[in-house]
Amino acid sequence: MPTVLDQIIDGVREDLAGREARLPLQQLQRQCDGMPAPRDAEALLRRPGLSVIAEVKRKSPSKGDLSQIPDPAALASAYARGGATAISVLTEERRFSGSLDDLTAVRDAVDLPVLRKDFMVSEYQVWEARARGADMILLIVAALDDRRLASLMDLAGTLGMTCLVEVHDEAETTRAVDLGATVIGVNNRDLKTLEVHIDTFARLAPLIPQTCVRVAESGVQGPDEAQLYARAGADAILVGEALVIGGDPAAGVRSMIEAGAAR
Ligand SMILES: O=P(O)(O)OC[C@@H](O)[C@@H](O)c1c[nH]c2ccccc12
Repeated sequence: MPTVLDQIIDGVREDLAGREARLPLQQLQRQCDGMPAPRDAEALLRRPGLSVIAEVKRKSPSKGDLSQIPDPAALASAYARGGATAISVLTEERRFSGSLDDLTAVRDAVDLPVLRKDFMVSEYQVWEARARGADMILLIVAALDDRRLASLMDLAGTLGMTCLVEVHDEAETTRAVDLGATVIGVNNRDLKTLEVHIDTFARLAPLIPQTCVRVAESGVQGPDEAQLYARAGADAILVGEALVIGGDPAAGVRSMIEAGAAR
């Protein structure tokens, strides 16, 4: 039985083939020439205190429609006002209703590093991220074998981007660490079943060296979970749903940062 993750990736590959046919890799690479260097997301995430990576998320396979977000740039600006360290933009179209245009809109609206959040399976997507001005990309260990993961990390590094390497269990964490990931995100949601177990971060955090940036992803409903993750050793949290449905995204971000400071 294919998992949800397998199904999502099948769709991603189909959409990717369409884009590759329209814009060949060489042309895409040329778009990156002369672009300003990426912002150093990793350095910002290393600053003291709990960082919030705030996400532009319209929809998800687990929760369905969350928020229409007609103006992603305005949402990102609100996140910035609230003190977010970086903005995550979902660019997957079929299940999350995201787009690369959202990424561009956010990039143009804020000075913060921007994460391209997608299911990255090929180097083309890494170039695409950079051409649209992404400073950081997500790499999901469960979706990649070691060789591919290493080559995508390598390319992103060459292009000056930070990789957020996402894990969900002990074996994936060990793989990420062994491949030299320096920013590791523990997704508390299992992408194969979509279940959230809030204690996943605390279980896996001890396997991540102190020298890495440790990010807790998913399941943050508000300040309580922000504090819980901060106490368990998170340097940053990645939050989508709670901020897009909360009504006041700036205040939402602020309250999570404050809760993290009270660890
Ligand atoms: O909306 P939440 O529960 O705050 O979760 C945000 C983020 O962690 C989640 O969107 C996410 C984490 N890893 C992913 C990988 C692909 C798509 C989405 C994700």
